[in-house]
Amino acid sequence: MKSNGANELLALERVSAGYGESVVLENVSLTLNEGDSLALLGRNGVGKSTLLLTMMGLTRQHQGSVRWRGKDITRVATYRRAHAGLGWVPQERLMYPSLSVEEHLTVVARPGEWDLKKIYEVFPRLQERRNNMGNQLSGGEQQMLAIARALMINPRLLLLDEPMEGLAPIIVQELLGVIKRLVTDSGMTVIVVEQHARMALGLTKRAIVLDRGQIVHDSDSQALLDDGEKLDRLVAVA
Ligand SMILES: Nc1ncnc2c1ncn2[C@@H]1O[C@H](COP(=O)(O)OP(=O)(O)OP(=O)(O)O)[C@@H](O)[C@H]1O
Repeated sequence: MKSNGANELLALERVSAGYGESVVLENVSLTLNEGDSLALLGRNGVGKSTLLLTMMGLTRQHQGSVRWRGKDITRVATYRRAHAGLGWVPQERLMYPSLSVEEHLTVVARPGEWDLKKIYEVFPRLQERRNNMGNQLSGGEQQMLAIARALMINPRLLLLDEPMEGLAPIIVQELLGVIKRLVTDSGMTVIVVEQHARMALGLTKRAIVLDRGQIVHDSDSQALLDDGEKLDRLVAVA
């Protein structure tokens, strides 16, 4: 199928994907335009991370197609997707113990508005820790570094996989501020996977909910926030 508009960034069409023979995502179709911010919600194990992994080309795709800026990338390797502008912040953060904070940032740098100066403005803590090694950081600092590293490739789309997981409330507030700034001030296109549904809905314009590998809800984030009963039914949050 053809691209449906000049500002379409990513489109999945009837995608089924999983690991080996097992199929986790079934028949998922989703279009994301430049400047969109999307909360990807759902209970544990419904396939949220698998959907991000599929966008990055890290699952086994059984059916369907993935299009990036009008081109079919279904069979394109992960590193080429990253070069093309897909910035992924995995749940595991993946720091290198033998690289300093600054080295983590400079090794992946690509030209664009995000450079060390801008990163250190947004994450002053990383500037303070710039000579610390990857294994000498708190969980919150690691998460900031993971996001900063993805920004250094100057992505067109940022995929955040549970960025607040396991972090102290004060760090969550700090990170929330940063992500809000990315979305509202920089107009960055983002997908945020988050267990804290209300937090994610407060950050984004649009929300989808997955259940057992399928999209079961797609609406404005505000509309879902306003319908607490429905939200609780869909994601069972407090
Ligand atoms: N590497 C893998 N190999 C095989 N199965 C996997 C792998 N990773 C995830 N799965 C399975 O795929 C399904 C979806 O997992 P996924 O991590 O995408 O869910 P999720 O919605 O992100 O959950 P969570 O919120 O717990 O991270 C689960 O049944 C999980 O066990």
